[in-house]
Amino acid sequence: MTIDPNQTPSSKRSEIVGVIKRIVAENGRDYVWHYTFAAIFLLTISATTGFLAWIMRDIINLIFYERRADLILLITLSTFAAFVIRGLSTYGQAVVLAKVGNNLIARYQRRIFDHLMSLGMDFFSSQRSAQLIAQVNQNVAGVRDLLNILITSIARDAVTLIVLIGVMVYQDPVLSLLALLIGPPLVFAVNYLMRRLRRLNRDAILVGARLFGSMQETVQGMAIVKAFTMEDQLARRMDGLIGDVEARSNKIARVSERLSPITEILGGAIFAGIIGYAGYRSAVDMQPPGNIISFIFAFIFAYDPARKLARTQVGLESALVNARMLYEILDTQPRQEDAPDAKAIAVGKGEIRFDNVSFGYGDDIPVLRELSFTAVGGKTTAIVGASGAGKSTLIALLQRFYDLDGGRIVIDGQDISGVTKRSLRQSIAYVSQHPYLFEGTIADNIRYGRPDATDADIRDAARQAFADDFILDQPEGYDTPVGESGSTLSGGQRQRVSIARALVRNAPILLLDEATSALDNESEARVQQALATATQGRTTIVIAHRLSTVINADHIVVLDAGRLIEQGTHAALMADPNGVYARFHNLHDEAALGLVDDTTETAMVERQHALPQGA
Ligand SMILES: Nc1ncnc2c1ncn2[C@@H]1O[C@H](COP(=O)(O)OP(=O)(O)OP(=O)(O)O)[C@@H](O)[C@H]1O
Repeated sequence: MTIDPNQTPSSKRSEIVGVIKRIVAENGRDYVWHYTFAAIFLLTISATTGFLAWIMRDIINLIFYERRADLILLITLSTFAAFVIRGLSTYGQAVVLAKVGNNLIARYQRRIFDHLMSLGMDFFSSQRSAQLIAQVNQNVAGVRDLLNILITSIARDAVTLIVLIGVMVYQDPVLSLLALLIGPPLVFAVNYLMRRLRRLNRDAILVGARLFGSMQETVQGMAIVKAFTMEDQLARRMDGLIGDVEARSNKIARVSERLSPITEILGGAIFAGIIGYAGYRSAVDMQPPGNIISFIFAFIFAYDPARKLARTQVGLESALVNARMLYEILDTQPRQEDAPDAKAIAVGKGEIRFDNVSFGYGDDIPVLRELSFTAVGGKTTAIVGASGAGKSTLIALLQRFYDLDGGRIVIDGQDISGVTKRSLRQSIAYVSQHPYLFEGTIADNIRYGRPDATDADIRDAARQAFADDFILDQPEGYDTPVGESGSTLSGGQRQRVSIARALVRNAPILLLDEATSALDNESEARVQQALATATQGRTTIVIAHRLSTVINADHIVVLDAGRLIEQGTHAALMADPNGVYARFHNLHDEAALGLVDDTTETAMVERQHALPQGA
């Protein structure tokens, strides 16, 4: 949704009303009593303010002009009482509104988190995570502000203003007419400022989120920043972003703060007019000063709510932009919804069949083209192919992270698009190339594989993953907290914890993305041992980066630019000397099959020399 700066005020207003109606419809009922109490407190503030302006006439006329000693006690006590009631009501409304506001924030945070969990990978691949989070944080506060601004501006400022105008009209109708001249130019000025602020606010939120997102990404990648001495480059980039945010904030301040001089000047002009006219009435017509003083007090008291009401629209404007951005996320529909008649998948042997599968991330470039192969139940199928051939995409499609453009993926005769995503993913254990560990202890991280796993199950899985020994060596054993993304463990240890997580899941299908990163020999050997245990008796699809994995696999699928070009066992593939697999093997060009990290400069130079022309 984009904001059209040329929107007419009436369409703008109907949109404000639409968003507010939605927020109230979704939350109002639960807060009726809170808002009722807040409104009572706010109305009390209005009433006591009106009373204080009104009593000025009696203070001046009865006490000072008519010198009524009998009324001094009554008037002073009631004035004091009005201040006490106003103070307590101000406290009451602030506490109630803060409580509701904090609860609203918590409620939207939960909602947005649950919703983010339901969105597909396509949503997350199109967003920068740190920016998304920064933006969500800011927008959630906007929803709270929207309701608080409305309740305070209607129940306190608008009512106070009406009460005070009542006092002014009662004390002096002619002067009131003069004072109300401030209205039309103020409305005109506010509308003009709103038009300017509309786009500024949305852009500022986006740029602010980019800044905080970049800061977070930099902190997360600090090791790379330092290793590549990127500090100066990043500081320059950050400097540009910070300068942009600062300039935009200044611009918003310049535009929105224009309201202050406008209200001051208009208010001052009217005030000077009132003093002149009132002075003339007092000096020439000999009117007692009580009414005029009461009127002036009402005018001064009215000035504050009038100014706040004018500001309300400025505040509403930015809170509204926040609320709309939040609803844009909440209204994003998950793409890979379960079919209405979807059933839980039943996996027996675990045979996986890719049947003419085509897929592309965008509309233009196909990543997998008419891919067909069968991964036999209980056996290991290795996928090989150069970088970008589509190996990780294949694994993602099997977990239904994306919908296919054509063809089917079938597990034990069931098309995965017709079963529930949850049951599908529960039948799969996935070990990623870059094991991701979450905040919590080592045991917590293994238990994510199966929430109801007992401590004994976890220990068992860790033993099978050859992780038990090093876990017990940690300061608190299984209860040792892992650093951010597992940074307190070595690469090989992290991999073994993630293998234990997959093992404890005890799923019939295992998807494995072999790590390309070099581990020391001992670590490497242990990870391999752990993987050998993990694959036993399970249908395993492995993105292979090691020759030994490929040779030991029951079946090998060779991909090239999203197409299957060869398949078979190692022996069968090697038997055809003109086959791509055999040719590359004979040329020792494992990089061309994606079996080693082929992105290093040396590997690329070697490939250029080794590859036959046109290969
Ligand atoms: N989220 C994404 N959005 C758009 N394009 C993507 C996305 N992920 C991958 N691609 C593209 O799809 C193609 C296949 O990528 P994929 O990650 O499946 O290859 P791969 O064979 O696993 O490569 P590698 O061995 O380097 O991991 C690449 O051209 C890549 O640029």
